[in-house]
Amino acid sequence: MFVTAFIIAIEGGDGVGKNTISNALAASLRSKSKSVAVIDFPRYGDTLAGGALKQFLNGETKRPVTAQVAAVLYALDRFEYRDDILKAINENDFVIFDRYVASNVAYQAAKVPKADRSTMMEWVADLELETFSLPRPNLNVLLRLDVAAARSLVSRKPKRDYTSLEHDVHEADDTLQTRLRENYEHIADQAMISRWTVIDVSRFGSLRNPSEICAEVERSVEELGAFAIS
Ligand SMILES: Nc1ncnc2c1ncn2[C@@H]1O[C@H](COP(=O)(O)OP(=O)(O)OP(=O)(O)O)[C@@H](O)[C@H]1O
Ligand SMILES: Cc1cn([C@H]2C[C@H](O)[C@@H](COP(=O)(O)O)O2)c(=O)[nH]c1=O
Repeated sequence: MFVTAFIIAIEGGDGVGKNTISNALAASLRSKSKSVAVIDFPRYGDTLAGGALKQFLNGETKRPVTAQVAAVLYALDRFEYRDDILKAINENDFVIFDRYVASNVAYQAAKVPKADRSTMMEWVADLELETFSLPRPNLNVLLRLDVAAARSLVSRKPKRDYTSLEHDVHEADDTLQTRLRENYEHIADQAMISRWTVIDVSRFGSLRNPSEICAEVERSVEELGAFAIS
């Protein structure tokens, strides 16, 4: 048992398999006698901001939601949940976030002109990590999958509790999906927020088995020298 958890944030575009990998990774770590908490964001049913985000993603807001307003809502969602985050970190060997701070950085910066993207990225990261003092992950994992393949995975998902749309406002926007992928690559390349590992979800045109992807994540954790997993 560690004094505080090793924090892993699973990141990527809509439908790339974050939920699948978060849960498979948790199961794999638990099978190695590690205690693991999985926390997904947004907290649609839990927080005030989560309720507003549900409205936003369903296209139900009266006024257009700017990138900065969206950034504040996503960050506030985590800030409202901060005590639960800290508790999970204190009580487990691992905390896995299914989306975290980098989602906000990548998505909101994808909504502004290219010349303003860096400023937006820094503004969002500062809001989350400094103003709201949210803990930094030890490792961010970028799941890389192209827009078309990810979109077809979204269509495979069972009915979701936050939307009755087949594709929510973000998922329906191809330009956003392309830009946020560029942003994630940039953020990972610059080691923004903390360390990154980038993993291809498909190989030779087929989806890789989740257990293979999890093994790659575990190798990255071990490489960080934090501890031996098995
Ligand atoms: N590696 C994989 N192999 C086969 N099926 C997969 C794989 N990854 C995800 N899927 C399937 O694709 C669908 C979407 O996966 P998942 O819900 O994990 O994506 P997500 O990135 O969490 O989505 P969202 O961004 O909407 O939260 C699910 O039906 C899941 O079973
Ligand atoms: C946490 C978070 C999420 N988003 C975006 C990413 C998705 O398009 C939606 C909802 O996420 P889900 O995984 O499909 O439930 O919100 C974001 O822009 N910023 C964030 O911090």
